[in-house]
Amino acid sequence: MAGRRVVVFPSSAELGPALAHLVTSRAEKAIASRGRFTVGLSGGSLVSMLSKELLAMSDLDCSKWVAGFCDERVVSFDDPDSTYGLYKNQFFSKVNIPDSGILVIDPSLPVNDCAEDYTCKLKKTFPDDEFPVFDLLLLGMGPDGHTCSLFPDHPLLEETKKIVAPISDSPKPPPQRVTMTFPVVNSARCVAFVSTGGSKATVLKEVLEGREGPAFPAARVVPTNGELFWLVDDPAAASLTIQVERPSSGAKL
Ligand SMILES: O=C(O)[C@H](O)[C@@H](O)[C@H](O)[C@H](O)COP(=O)(O)O
Repeated sequence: MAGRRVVVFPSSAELGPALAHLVTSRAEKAIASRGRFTVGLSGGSLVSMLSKELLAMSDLDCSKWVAGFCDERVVSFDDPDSTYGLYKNQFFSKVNIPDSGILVIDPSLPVNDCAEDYTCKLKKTFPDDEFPVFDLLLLGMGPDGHTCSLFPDHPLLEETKKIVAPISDSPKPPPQRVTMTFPVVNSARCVAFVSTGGSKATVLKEVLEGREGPAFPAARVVPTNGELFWLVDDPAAASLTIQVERPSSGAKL
């Protein structure tokens, strides 16, 4: 790992622009060296924060972006639970990302076939990689320490071969989902968690500082060669005792 950076902002109002800069700076770097920017998106509060902050950037150019989903709920795109549906309304429809640059699941398939189909789409996009190497994965963390659709104590945590796994017993509804596996998450060039709010304080401390018992899924995100960022706000960081970065306003990551 290139080193974990825990970066604390007073509130989401300050975190948002820093996140947008992180995304666009990694995009610029990736496009300069490989001609495209591959990014994995997550749901939750990230959707609106990311969409709003990226759209506020005057020179945003997504023509060379390839966007996939770190996990997705297997529901139709017009269902309010569809992460793709949310990004489509709030972001994709407002930027110049080509349709071919959006890697979506086929929610009409049964969950196992849906995972297979999404695996094929990722393999086609990353033909040279045993596990896709995304330039950037954006992750959230639930109050139970889950990330992607990798939930505590679930057998999927031990998956070492699949790129994408189906899950039909998600403890958080909706129950049917597909998710990237740890080998994919930990192959990324950069992983950034975004976690805000006081409800995350206890779990964030245990994820970042350790706990007795098995590590939470979010704590198992340790990119082999990539960067790892935790972008959090003061309420989420309230219980931390480790050293953190507190960037001055407008500082770039
Ligand atoms: O698939 C889901 O059920 C959600 O997308 C979920 O995994 C979310 O990403 C985290 O719970 C963090 O959400 P917040 O950032 O909104 O707290």
